[in-house]
Amino acid sequence: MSLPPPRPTTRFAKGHGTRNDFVLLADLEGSRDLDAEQVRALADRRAGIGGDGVIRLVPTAYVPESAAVLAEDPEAIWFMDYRNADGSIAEMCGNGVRVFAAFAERLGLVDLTPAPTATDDAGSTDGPATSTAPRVLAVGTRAGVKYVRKEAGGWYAVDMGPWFLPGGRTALDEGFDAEVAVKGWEVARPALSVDLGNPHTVLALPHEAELEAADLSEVPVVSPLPPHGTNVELVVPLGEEVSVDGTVVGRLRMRVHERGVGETESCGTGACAAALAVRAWGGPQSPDVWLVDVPGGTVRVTALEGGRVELAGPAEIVFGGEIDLAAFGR
Ligand SMILES: N[C@@H](CCC[C@H](N)C(=O)O)C(=O)O
Repeated sequence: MSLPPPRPTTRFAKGHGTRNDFVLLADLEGSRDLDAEQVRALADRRAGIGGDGVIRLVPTAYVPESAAVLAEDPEAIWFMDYRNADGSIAEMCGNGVRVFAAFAERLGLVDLTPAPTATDDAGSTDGPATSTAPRVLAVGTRAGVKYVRKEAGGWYAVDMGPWFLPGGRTALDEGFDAEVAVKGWEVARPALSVDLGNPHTVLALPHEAELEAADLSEVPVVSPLPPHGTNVELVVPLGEEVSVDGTVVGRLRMRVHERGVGETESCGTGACAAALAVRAWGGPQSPDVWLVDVPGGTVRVTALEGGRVELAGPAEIVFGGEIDLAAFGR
């Protein structure tokens, strides 16, 4: 009796960035495109692997977005195909792109170990290090190419590219352009839309107790609602601190309701949107560097020159193996 041929399996990992968690799939041949039902089955916390989203790592050459991505940067040979847990497609994920980089390292596709610097080599008899070139992974996404490097402390820092205000405005001069009401609030409160490639609406609250009490079990009501929905960030500014190197750093606390997911313990693009909104509300003297405390940890957001923003934080791969995708959602 001959056994049936083994079914093709797919290498997967489970990872998270400040407890925003993802199912990661390696699709090195571009043959594992996912439908919404499969994504929901993989992200299911009881019947699947479980996660806030599903990330397919695929060569850029095999995705419909390849022409635009490779025209922006031919080095962006790997693409992050990001899906929310409800099966919807999202343009970008800030925590996800860091975890994507950690997954690419595990797969042996890239080595992001920071290159030694002359300072690291001080005292060595071999002389100063000759290579200080930063090791950077260019990742294609539906919101353009993002650049991930690893910091000496192990965090991943991502140049998230340009951020902007919807409606073609270029300066944060209006303060508010939307209103948000979460479950149980009798009145909506003023908020600001910020676009990080994906849509965000940021609302400031005066007290941490109010942030804790907010009920995010239902989708907040946003008016006007952007055409493709929005992620909603509730924030409490906590003031400024001086870091060890003398940099003035702003701090804020944030909770988030993610489009296509629900409340999550962190959102990287959301942290960027929140920091940029609070920085704008604070006026021209506001710091460029912000620590954003989320239920799952802390990330760092830096407003860069030229209207770009950097996100830095941890990325962890927790476990992995091989799965038969046919067992999920079909
Ligand atoms: N958690 C992500 C954002 C994921 C996409 C988002 N839910 C959307 O639909 O835009 C992050 O870390 O940025």
